[in-house]
Amino acid sequence: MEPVSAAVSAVLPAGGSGERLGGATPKQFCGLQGRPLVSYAVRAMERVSWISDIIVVVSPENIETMKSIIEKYGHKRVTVVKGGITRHRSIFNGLKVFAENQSSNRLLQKPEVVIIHDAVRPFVEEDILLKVVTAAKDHGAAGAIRPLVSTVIASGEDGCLDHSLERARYRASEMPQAFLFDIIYQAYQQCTDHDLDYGTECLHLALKYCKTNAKLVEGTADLWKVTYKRDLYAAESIIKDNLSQQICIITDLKEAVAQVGFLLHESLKSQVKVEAISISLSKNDSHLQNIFSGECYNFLCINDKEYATEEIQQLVDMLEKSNIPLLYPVVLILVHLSISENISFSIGLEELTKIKKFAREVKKKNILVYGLLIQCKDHFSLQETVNSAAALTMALIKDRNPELIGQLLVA
Ligand SMILES: Nc1ccn([C@@H]2O[C@H](COP(=O)(O)OP(=O)(O)OP(=O)(O)O)[C@@H](O)[C@H]2O)c(=O)n1
Ligand SMILES: O=C(CO)[C@H](O)[C@H](O)COP(=O)(O)O
Repeated sequence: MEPVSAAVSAVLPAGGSGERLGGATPKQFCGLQGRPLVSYAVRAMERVSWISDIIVVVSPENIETMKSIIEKYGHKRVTVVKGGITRHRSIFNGLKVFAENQSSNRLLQKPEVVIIHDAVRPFVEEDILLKVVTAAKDHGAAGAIRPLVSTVIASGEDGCLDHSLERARYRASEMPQAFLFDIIYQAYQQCTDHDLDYGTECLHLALKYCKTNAKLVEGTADLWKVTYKRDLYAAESIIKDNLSQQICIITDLKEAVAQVGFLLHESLKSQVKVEAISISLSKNDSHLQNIFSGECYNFLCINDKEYATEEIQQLVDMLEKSNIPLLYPVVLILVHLSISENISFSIGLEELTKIKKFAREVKKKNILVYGLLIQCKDHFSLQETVNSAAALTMALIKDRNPELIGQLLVA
């Protein structure tokens, strides 16, 4: 697909109260893996280099909250705008910052194409954004659609079925949508109060007021809108699933450690992408730096020392510097290796307390530390223990349970 040749900006309506979801916090501010939902939608726009300005529209009482989210997660190119009492009114307010001088916001450069995307649809990829923007350039308006899950029916005044629609002919209108700015802005300017208060479809406004038939673009299944409580659980599961796709195994150069690293690699590779590196942490390995700049959020650090304080601290420092834990919690599993005839418990209470204390400290940096003991009598029983360690590792990275940090699991 051709790169975008138009100036593009985005408006994210985030001014609702989330009545259907319930609870005191509007859904856009509910935490997913510790970060508010709205931040995921902002991040999805921000990582697209060809989107210039990102307007987030929030209700007046949430302006400060939104500003602190932007500050905390280092979001760039974002302007916060005061919302209205309905979604259409909020979107219209968002569009106005490109067209009218406002007392609280400076006038921003008017884009040729504007994307409108609900702040409560966190999984929007560059590919679909590009498709709707390109289609909007050609057709004036475009929006993502999905097949209907249920048949749409109409009931009569008596509460009985009046008629039903042929499901295959209809589609669910989703987001993102994109418009030539002048078209959608003119449409909003002509809206009646009834449109602004009861309307739910921006594409319809472009058709009604600007005779623009939007191009409909097939979207992906995860464009759905977080509406009910169960959607928050689903979104959290998707995020966890995405975060557990890759793991980096770090070993030092000792033979026994490298062997366990190799066996773990073999055992894990059918379930996740595994990067294995064998290094001396103190050398600030460049390969490790590359992994930090990638999309890896899970690290398994194997050691045969009692408690490798210095090495682990170095790893934590490197992670922190890389900014990886800013947006997602990072899982760091400290594997303690003990292969000896004498199978007596080789870690004392003092060490366990140390790990716990350390884990509590680094949790503040959004790094979840767990301990894992691989202990066996000889190299023959090693494979079985490693398989158990791999299963525990998968459970830890899939679950990312903050309550279990600092615990030592025995493989
Ligand atoms: N006055 C409003 C109402 C809604 N929205 C935003 O429009 C998007 C989609 O709306 P919806 O899912 O209906 O959100 P809520 O209105 O918050 O939910 P509910 O209808 O359950 O109260 C959300 O990002 C929501 O914050 C908005 O900006 N301003
Ligand atoms: O799907 C959409 C676009 O067509 C909107 O997200 C949807 O209409 C929002 O409406 P509501 O606030 O009533 O859920």
